[in-house]
Parts: sequence; structure tokens; C-alpha cells
Amino acid sequence: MSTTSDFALRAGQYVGLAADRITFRGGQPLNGHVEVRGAKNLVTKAMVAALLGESPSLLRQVPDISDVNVVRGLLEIHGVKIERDNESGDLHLDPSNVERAHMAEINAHAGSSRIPILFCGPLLHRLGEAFIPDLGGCRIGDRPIDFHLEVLRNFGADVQKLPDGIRMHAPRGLVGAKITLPYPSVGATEQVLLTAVRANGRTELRNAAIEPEIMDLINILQKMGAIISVDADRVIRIEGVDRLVGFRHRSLFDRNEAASWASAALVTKGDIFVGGASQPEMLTFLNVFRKAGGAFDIHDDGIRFWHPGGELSPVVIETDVHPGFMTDWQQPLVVALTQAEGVSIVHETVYEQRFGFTDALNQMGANIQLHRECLGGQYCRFGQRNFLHSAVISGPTKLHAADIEVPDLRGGFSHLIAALAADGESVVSNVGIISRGYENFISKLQQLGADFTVED
Ligand SMILES: CC(=O)N[C@H]1[C@@H](OP(=O)(O)OP(=O)(O)OC[C@H]2O[C@@H](n3ccc(=O)[nH]c3=O)[C@H](O)[C@@H]2O)O[C@H](CO)[C@@H](O)[C@@H]1O
Ligand SMILES: C=C(OP(=O)(O)O)C(=O)O
Repeated sequence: MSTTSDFALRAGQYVGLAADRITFRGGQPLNGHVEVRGAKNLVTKAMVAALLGESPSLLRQVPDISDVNVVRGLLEIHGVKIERDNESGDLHLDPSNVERAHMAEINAHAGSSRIPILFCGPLLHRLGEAFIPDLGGCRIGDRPIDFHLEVLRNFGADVQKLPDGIRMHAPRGLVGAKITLPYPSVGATEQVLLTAVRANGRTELRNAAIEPEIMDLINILQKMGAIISVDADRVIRIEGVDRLVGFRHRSLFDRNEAASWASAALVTKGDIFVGGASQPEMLTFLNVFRKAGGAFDIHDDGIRFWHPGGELSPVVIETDVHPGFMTDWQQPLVVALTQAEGVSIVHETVYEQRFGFTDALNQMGANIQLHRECLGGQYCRFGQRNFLHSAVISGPTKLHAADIEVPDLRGGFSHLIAALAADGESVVSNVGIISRGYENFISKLQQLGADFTVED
């Protein structure tokens, strides 16, 4: 097991990379096997949930990604003792000695993640106060936290905005509330869950997000002693309890990483077995993958994805909340769509500015035009607000080498696979961001036969 201090030192930094630039020699198919472990979008929240327990928790399948290290660093500042077995991915969290932390230390560790905002409920329950630093996460739009703050006020928290973060108090404790979210936000739904489980009385949440990662967080909270029911039509009801205990839980797999490797197989005309992936959480992705011309085969221990030969077909996609097409799936798939015979459309309805990554693809020879209009039948909050949130991709276009810079996590993965599909030598810089959500992606690319050099 690694020691606590190893990880404290690494908290807030991107892991696993000696350098931030990779030179790719494209044109080879990616073939082979990669394993995906726990979902970034569940594991980091489960770690926060451990704060609510009176006894230690064990989380399994935790990936070595920088977002996990950021959350680990923050938990350790609050006195949670954490040990990790890197090989198995087991993470032991002991919250017996949670204490107040210095604002300066918290700020120094906030790093690149959006998770600090989810510490509010657990810290208010345990300590009666919380300080939350400015958030990281991908810059793919404004990403306000107004729903979170409103939710916390509904529970009775006193919220004060400071120049470098937010301070909260709940001197009289937190009380269950009736809440309707303006949009089924994943983070705000988690905020309600993590706060309501220990609040006094009942909470009813309407217009909740119901992503698989949220369902798995509910599984964890139930193991801890919470009482939560999920009704039809996005209604979640929580009965607050006086105490929660630690949990033992094997995390849901990372369906976003799995979908990325699936797209990598399609883009490079390869064949990739994604160990650990399972069908139900990827149903919507699999339908689109098949319509675009990709082949897949579901196994007990993973899913095989490959390019079956012949032309790829254009598709029309509208990203949406679950069970719709996940917004984190579109970027790598767009690279494949540059190779489809005809015109594809992607209407991004979750984030207003998530097509920044397409500039680099156009530089490499793709033909992607962005539009402010909603190119789709679905209601979208961005149509009247002047955002380039619809993409028209005309293909097939040959991709050629270029020097490109990673703008964000999923855009970054799409750049890697575009460089691997392009003729010639491409230099991709700022690749460290990719470690936020893709465990050991450099070793995995090596395993799959990619030809590249990491700069020392
Ligand atoms: C760590 C994590 O789990 N990240 C995921 C999570 O992000 P995250 O939880 O940040 O995403 P949300 O579901 O909250 O955001 C969805 C939309 O709601 C808006 N919004 C959200 C909160 C708020 O207070 N006010 C507001 O306006 C956002 O700007 C965005 O337009 O869900 C997203 C949507 O599935 C995924 O892309 C991210 O990978
Ligand atoms: C947008 C993402 O993550 P985050 O919310 O952590 O920035 C993502 O995983 O693609």
C-alpha cells in the first residue's frame, strides 16, 4: 500500500505523466485489450460520501486519476485517513477524526476537480460549517453553481460568497426540504442526496438526474443506512436518519472511458476489447455506435468494439441527460464521424460551449461547421443565447498531422485518437488534463500498439 504522504504530495497534480507533450505517428489501427475501472463520476462522490459515515469505508476499483487524488488530498486535509492498494484499486477511508481545515490549505488542494462543492452537506453535518474553494473541472461553458447554493439554502444553510470561495454555516442543523431543480443537474442531485440523508426529516427532490453514477451513489448511501426511494418521473425521496456507517462497495465502471475506447477503435479502424464495460449503462451509446457502422460484441467481462470494414454512416445525435446520449461521449465519436460518408449532426444540449475541440480537428482536415441554432427537435436552453452548440460534420475527410493543444478532458481524448488516425507526425500538447479521467492512458495506448513518443 502507498502511504498517505505519497498521495498528499501528488494531490492536485496530474498523475502518471513525466511530460505534457506526445508526438504521435498516425495511421496504425489500435488493437488489443484495455481494462476500465471505477467511474470518475462515481468514485469521487463515493469518497465524499465516506465523510458521512461513523466508521471506515472500503471503495473498490478506484482508478489512479488526478481527480481522485484531488479529492483524496481534500479529505486528508479534513483528517480522513486514506490508504490505497494501487494494484487492486481498493481505497480505505477512515473518517473517525474529521476536523476543521485551514482555508489556505483547502485552496491549495482544490486542483482541477469540481468535487469540492459536494463536501458542503457532509461537512455541515459533521462540523456545522464548510469552506468551499473555487472549482476546477473542464471549461466547457459557464458551469454555474447556483442550483447547489439554492439547494443548500433550502436545507437551512447560511451561504456567504467570499473572493476565493464560499463559506457556509448551519448553526441549527439542516432540515429536509421540497426541492425542484430547474434542470436535472447531476451535481445538484448529488448535492441533495449527500445533504438530505442526514438532514432532519424528509426531502423530496423533483426533476432529479438519474444517471447510472447517481444510482450507484444511492446504492452506497443505502449501504450506509440511508432511506432513499427513486420514483418514476425523476422524483427522489429521502428520509433523513440520525447516523450512517461506513460502506463496502465496488464502483460502477467508467462508461465514459469505455465509450472513448470504442470510438478509438472506430477512428483507427481497429479492434479493442474494453474489459469491465457492461451493456445496460451504455445502451444508448451502443445504438449510435451501431448506426454509425461500428460493430460490438457483449461479453460477460467486457465489450469488444471494432471497425468492421466498409464505409461509416453519418448519424444525428442530440446529447441529453440520462437515458439520453451522454455529453461526455460526443467528442471522440465526432472524430469517427469525420470519416463517415455524408453529413452528421450533433446538437449539444447539456453544455453551451463543448465544441472547442473541433478547431483542432478542422486544422487536421476535418470539415466541421458550428452553428448557434438548435439543429435538432429537442428543447434546449441554448438556442436563444448565441452559443455555437450544434455541429455539422461533413465526411469523409482525410485527417493529416498537425500540432494541436488539448483544451479539456474529452476533447483531449478526441485529439489523441485524431492524431493516431492522421497521416504523419502530430504533436499533441497539454495532455496532462487527460489524466483527470483516463487511468494510465499512455500505457493503454502502448498496449494497443499506438506509435508515439512522450517528451521527457
Ligand atoms: C464530476 C462529474 O460527475 N461530472 C459530470 C457531471 O458534471 P456536473 O455535475 O457539473 O454537470 P451538471 O449535470 O450539474 O450540469 C448540467 C448543466 O446544468 C448546468 N448547471 C449545473 C449546476 C448548477 O448549479 N447550475 C447550472 O446551470 C450546467 O452549467 C450544465 O449546463 O455531469 C455532466 C453531465 O452529465 C457530465 O458531463 C460530467 O462529466
Ligand atoms: C466534463 C467532465 O468532467 P468534470 O465535470 O469533472 O469537469 C467530463 O468528465 O467530461
